[in-house]
Amino acid sequence: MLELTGLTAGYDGGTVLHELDLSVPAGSVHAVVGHNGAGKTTLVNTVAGLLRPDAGTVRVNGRDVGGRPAHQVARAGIGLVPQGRRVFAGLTVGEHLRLSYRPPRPAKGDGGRAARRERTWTPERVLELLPRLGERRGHRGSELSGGEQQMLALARALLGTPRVLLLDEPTEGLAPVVARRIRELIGTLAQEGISVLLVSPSPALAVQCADTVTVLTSGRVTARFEGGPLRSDPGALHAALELSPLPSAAVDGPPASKASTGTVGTGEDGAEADGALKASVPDAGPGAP
Ligand SMILES: Nc1ncnc2c1ncn2[C@@H]1O[C@H](COP(=O)(O)OP(=O)(O)OP(=O)(O)O)[C@@H](O)[C@H]1O
Repeated sequence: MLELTGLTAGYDGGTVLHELDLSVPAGSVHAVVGHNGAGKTTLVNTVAGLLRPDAGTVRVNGRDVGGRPAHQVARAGIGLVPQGRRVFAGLTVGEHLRLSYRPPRPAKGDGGRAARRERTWTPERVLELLPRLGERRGHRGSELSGGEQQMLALARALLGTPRVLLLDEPTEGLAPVVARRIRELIGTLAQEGISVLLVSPSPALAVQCADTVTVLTSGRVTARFEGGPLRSDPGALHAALELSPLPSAAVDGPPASKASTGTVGTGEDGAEADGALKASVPDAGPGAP
């Protein structure tokens, strides 16, 4: 599991993230929602080791990796799907997969068996989950749609066999049908036992995907909602974000990680809810799904 305590981080200009506490048990989804500039990407980058925390801890299964460089954090089991996907325009899908595959290191003295108990994500296994990437294997990053790029970014993170997956605005800029597929994938990965921490300006995405939602306002936790109450009263999350009132029946369906089939929002309701709620998020920008 992922556990953050007192996490404080920022830039030369000052502190952005203030003493954040948060945990993501294995097999669950925790969404952090907040408006633009709230500190969501700063949070993700600090957990991923791209930004050094000023204080606090980042624990993966009890081991503090806070302040370690990104490659060590990745080795400890934290995978990052960055905002904007960051795929290489000139490399093919197949090349991305080959370069990203990181077999677990054998532990000393275990006779060469894998160091970790999790089932390794190989390129073949990733393509089973994301068959569209197999169809596009020979295409370059620049030739992929936004949804395909998002799936490739997800594939790259999975190839490190993460225990924790960080998703920075995973449905940004995607058509509703593709955003729905991403939500389904998030549920499937949580069911595999991965701890998923996603950040997004979209309360709809959070309600549809997450077991727990934290509201981040100017780098501070200002509200937290757990599964049952979250879904029985999604308007409370809306109010915590100081958005206009929630349209009736705007949010539907069980959380992705708890759905018996591993899917969520399989009807059109989810997409409509996303659209309805996103429309009232200030400055959601062109990335709104
Ligand atoms: N590299 C940087 N150097 C200095 N300040 C930064 C840097 N990156 C972000 N900031 C500042 O930190 C604050 C939080 O930014 P951050 O990108 O974490 O917010 P966010 O919630 O992810 O917003 P968005 O939804 O727009 O991506 C903002 O005031 C931003 O200007």
